[in-house]
Amino acid sequence: MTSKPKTLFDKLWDAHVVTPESEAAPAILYIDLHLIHEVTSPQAFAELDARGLPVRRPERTKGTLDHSTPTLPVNVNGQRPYVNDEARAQVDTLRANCARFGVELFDYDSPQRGIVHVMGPELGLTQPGQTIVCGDSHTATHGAFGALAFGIGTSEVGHVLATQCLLQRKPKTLAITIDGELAPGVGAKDLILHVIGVIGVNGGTGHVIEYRGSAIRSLSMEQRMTVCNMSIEAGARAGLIAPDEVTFDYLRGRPRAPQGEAFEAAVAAWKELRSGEGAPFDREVRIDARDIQPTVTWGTHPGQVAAISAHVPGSGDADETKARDYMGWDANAAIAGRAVDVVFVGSCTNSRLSDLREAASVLRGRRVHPRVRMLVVPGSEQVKRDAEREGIDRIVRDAGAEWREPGCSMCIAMNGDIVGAGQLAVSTSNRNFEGRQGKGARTVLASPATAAACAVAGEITDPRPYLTTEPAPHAAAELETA
Ligand SMILES: CC(C)[C@H](C(=O)O)[C@@H](O)C(=O)O
Ligand code: SF4
Repeated sequence: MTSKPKTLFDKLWDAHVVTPESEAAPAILYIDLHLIHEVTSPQAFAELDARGLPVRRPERTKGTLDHSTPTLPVNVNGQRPYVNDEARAQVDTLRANCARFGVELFDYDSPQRGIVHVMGPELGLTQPGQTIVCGDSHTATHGAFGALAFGIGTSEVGHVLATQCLLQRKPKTLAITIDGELAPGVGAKDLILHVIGVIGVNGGTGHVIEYRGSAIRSLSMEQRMTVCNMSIEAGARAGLIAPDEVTFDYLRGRPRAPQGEAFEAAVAAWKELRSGEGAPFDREVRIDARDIQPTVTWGTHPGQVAAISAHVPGSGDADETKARDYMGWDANAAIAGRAVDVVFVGSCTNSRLSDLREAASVLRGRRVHPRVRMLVVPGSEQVKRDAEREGIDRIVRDAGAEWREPGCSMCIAMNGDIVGAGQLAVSTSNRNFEGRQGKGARTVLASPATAAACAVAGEITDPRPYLTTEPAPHAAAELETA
């Protein structure tokens, strides 16, 4: 008797159900890896304290400091320049909680500290077949490895700390198949912005998205993480990509991945983690990679996107009018050519080594436009070290941009790295909500190449000419004498 083929999601779900869902109650799911950071963990630990409970599986819980951490180095007095007492208190509280409850914390003195969604994969903590949760909406990033990974609320963080389990209603499945080759100069960020533009900010609501097709297969792990990271911006519960040789090669030799024979045994099991031929999805969407241009957002949510060569919509739709007004666009305005004040390269979407290389390839031998302030913030200590080994920090500084310490930084502006009211920022992060990068700040989401090109041009511009041409000779000469 042949059984019905299962989707990757179903395989992951079925392998972790402790008690199935009923009409009266959600399913109980076992959680393999619980990541915590300083913003969404204090109340959860306080809840444990109030009930006198220990952390059920401290060895499956890992902490990092990322949201409230300064990206300027320790000052001359040996102090971290926290933006305020609240930020300092969040960090100190997580430290105290991890020490008391026996949870490993990647603290400032760790060579591996980083944005939670950069650090987990980099260490090999993130592995195919796992369930991964974190009190953070961009936990979907880890789905790039074929792990069922999603964000949870603070009270759920408490449940997982106490029980290593989570109550969940079973989501539906959405297959997004992207076939064809991406054009030169078009990358993973353009792809996911385009996808969200097609399906809408609520297009994934209630679903787990599986990204498939030849365009997805040809992406590196870092690019796949960029894609899965933004699943939440389409409303999806999680994003998934089936693991393959690219995944296994990425994980081989990572410090927290299985080693030696255990790794080969794990790979054999991981190879089963794919949707069976003909497995039924609740919905399917097909996208042709050849339709994707360098893409940016023009509005105030990540579904308000357009090709960089296009125009802002001119419709009288209430949401669009409000977004246009906030962003300071005229109806039907050309997107390219708008003056830029700030450029941010960083965040869990685009702060990995390949992202910084992409930005550096544009900045090399060029200078940031005098009206622009540009920040480049590596996603982790590891990314920072790797980038510095290649001289990316020099390229960034020589171009007149700021090279910072790892953290979330201007993505959410909790640490003092903010965009001023009314300023326009081109940002490689994932959310362009009103005020996200500072009160009254305006955000245009873009790829690292686009962001860097906008920094040089001082206005929104297509990155492709910068990727294919050398800097003008005078620009290079100016740098040598600088
Ligand atoms: C602070 C945290 C809870 C939040 C999230 O859940 O995503 C943040 O990381 C974000 O990107 O908005
Ligand atoms: S980098 Fe931005 S999106 Fe990612 S976890 Fe930090 S604040 Fe959230």
